[in-house]
Amino acid sequence: MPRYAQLVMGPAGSGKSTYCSTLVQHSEALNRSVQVVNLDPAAEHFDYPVMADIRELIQVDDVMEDDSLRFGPNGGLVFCMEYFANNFDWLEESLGHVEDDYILFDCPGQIELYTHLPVMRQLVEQLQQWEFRVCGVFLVDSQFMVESFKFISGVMAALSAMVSLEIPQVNIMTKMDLLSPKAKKEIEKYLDPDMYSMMEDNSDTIKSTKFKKLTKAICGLIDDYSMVRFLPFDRTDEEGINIVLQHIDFSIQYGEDLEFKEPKEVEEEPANLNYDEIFQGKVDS
Ligand SMILES: Nc1nc2c(ncn2[C@@H]2O[C@H](COP(=O)(O)OP(=O)(O)OP(=O)(O)O)[C@@H](O)[C@H]2O)c(=O)[nH]1
Ligand SMILES: [Mg+2]
Repeated sequence: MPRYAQLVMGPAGSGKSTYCSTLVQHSEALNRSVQVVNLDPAAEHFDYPVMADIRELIQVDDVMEDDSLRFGPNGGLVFCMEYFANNFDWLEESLGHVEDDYILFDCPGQIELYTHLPVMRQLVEQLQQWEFRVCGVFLVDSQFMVESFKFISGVMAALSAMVSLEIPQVNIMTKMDLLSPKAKKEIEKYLDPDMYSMMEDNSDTIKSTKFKKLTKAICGLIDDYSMVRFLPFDRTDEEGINIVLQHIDFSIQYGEDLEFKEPKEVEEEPANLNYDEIFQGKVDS
């Protein structure tokens, strides 16, 4: 039986940990079991129960305090992730083996992990060897996406994760609840974007012809191959969360191999409940 995983990625502060805890609560309401693994060695706060926590293996503070290493926060994180990649047996032990597992991996926010460092790809390959079907979930803060240039750079970040990991990926715009009604309307055009017209809208602001040509080529590539789409994520909207989950489940074929489980038997009504009597009592009074 396969197991299922979401690799929750995205820039710092984009809402990865909040997404994980929202999904855990949402799944509890659906009577569905979802677990979370914290993969951020610098994490200070999250409010979901963890199945495994990378800080049990290694912590950024310890690496930074080490006199022989002398790393800053970012170098320290890269060191931690490389150490993690060399110690996947820790993860294997922590995960155990339960069939039909559905696990969210809350990843760190350093963007270089998804663009050119090999550790996330090594993790994906390892998970696949353990029979996981893995979906990348790339989060981008919607507040930074309301202008087309920022949007194009968000798309490029999502795209580089997609290209380097080679797994199905669902891209999400988070914090939709913080947008004003006007910005919400505005952002609709970015969810299913027409990159060519987006380019035209801004062509006056680009002075250099070379840069104009490059931007046009990038927009064309994204548009022609329908490479990047975004789903809105508002943590207060249950229906919207369901739609996001359906997209992800579909990409990893979650549910297709599940065995049918008998629904729980409904408890019988108490024997002393006699509707006729109640009704009569009401009519008499
Ligand atoms: N209103 C609102 N705030 C959010 C939402 N998602 C995240 N936040 C807030 O944004 C901040 C960062 O959220 P986190 O979930 O910690 O982001 P992260 O991507 O895990 O951050 P790092 O792990 O530091 O990279 C927190 O103050 C959250 O409360 C959202 O959907 N709506
Ligand atoms: Mg986090």
